Amino acid sequence: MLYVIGLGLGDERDITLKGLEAVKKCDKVYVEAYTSLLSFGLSSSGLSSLEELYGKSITLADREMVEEKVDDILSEARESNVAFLVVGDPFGATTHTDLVVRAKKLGVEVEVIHNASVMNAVGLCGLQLYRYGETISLPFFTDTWRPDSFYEKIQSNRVLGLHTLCLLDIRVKEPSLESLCRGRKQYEPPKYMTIGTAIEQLLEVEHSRGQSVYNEDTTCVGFARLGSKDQMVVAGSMKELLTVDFGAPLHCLVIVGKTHPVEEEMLEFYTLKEYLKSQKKT
Ligand SMILES: C[S@@+](CC[C@H](N)C(=O)[O-])C[C@H]1O[C@@H](n2cnc3c(N)ncnc32)[C@H](O)[C@@H]1O
Repeated sequence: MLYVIGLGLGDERDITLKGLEAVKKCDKVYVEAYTSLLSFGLSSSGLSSLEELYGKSITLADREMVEEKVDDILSEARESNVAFLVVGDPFGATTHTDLVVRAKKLGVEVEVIHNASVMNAVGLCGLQLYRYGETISLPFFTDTWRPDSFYEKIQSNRVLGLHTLCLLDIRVKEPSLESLCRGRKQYEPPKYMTIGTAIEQLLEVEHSRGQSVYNEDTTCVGFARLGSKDQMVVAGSMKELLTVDFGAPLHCLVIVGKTHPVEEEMLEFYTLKEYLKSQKKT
């Protein structure tokens, strides 16, 4: 049996009871470490706190491993109980549907155990979840690669008055171009996109496409480390959010569409002014 288990957003204690019971039944436990991150990261000390609470030794599964060794994981799951842990909800990232499809095609039994995802945790700011359009992913721009197909998606959402959730790029264990040319893989240090970089890239694209989809006065909400004790939620114009230090990863951003008075009432609690006031008190 392959158990695909959501870990939730904060730390090792966010696993559900059902998820924990399943992990305890498993002979082999993998944790996926490239589409998201728990608050303590997945350094070896982070991993050991998972191992301690779950009472199992855990194998870190990076992108290479999941893409290249998926058949090994699935053949283990055919013979024994295997857990595949995913930060957030297993289906909060598009990647894991593929694992489940392959398992089912190979006749491996699959049980999915859900948990909270960034996709629903953003509800915290008061913008109603059913008033969101297509979610977009913002990749890190490089000197030679500046893809902007997300612009049309934001445009379609805004024409309909819908909010847009922007998920921000995570680069963990990416081989450097130089090392690939030399034929011996060496990895870049991990990189997580900040809200500041996301807004700069969005404004650059608006500047080059020029269709007035949004501008620096467009209201957005920035979220950092949702589900952790030190989570941050700040609402303001793009220009205002550029002045805020959101701290450690992970970050995401919502471009606010047309709002209902109840949504506005809740957003008021998260304005930059309120945030600065709360900072003065601490
Ligand atoms: C592929 S998505 C989320 C996958 C995860 N399985 C889930 O359900 O939450 C990863 C992106 O979501 C955002 N994200 C995930 N967790 C977050 C958190 N705790 N706080 C803020 N943003 C988060 C980041 O932009 C990150 O790059």
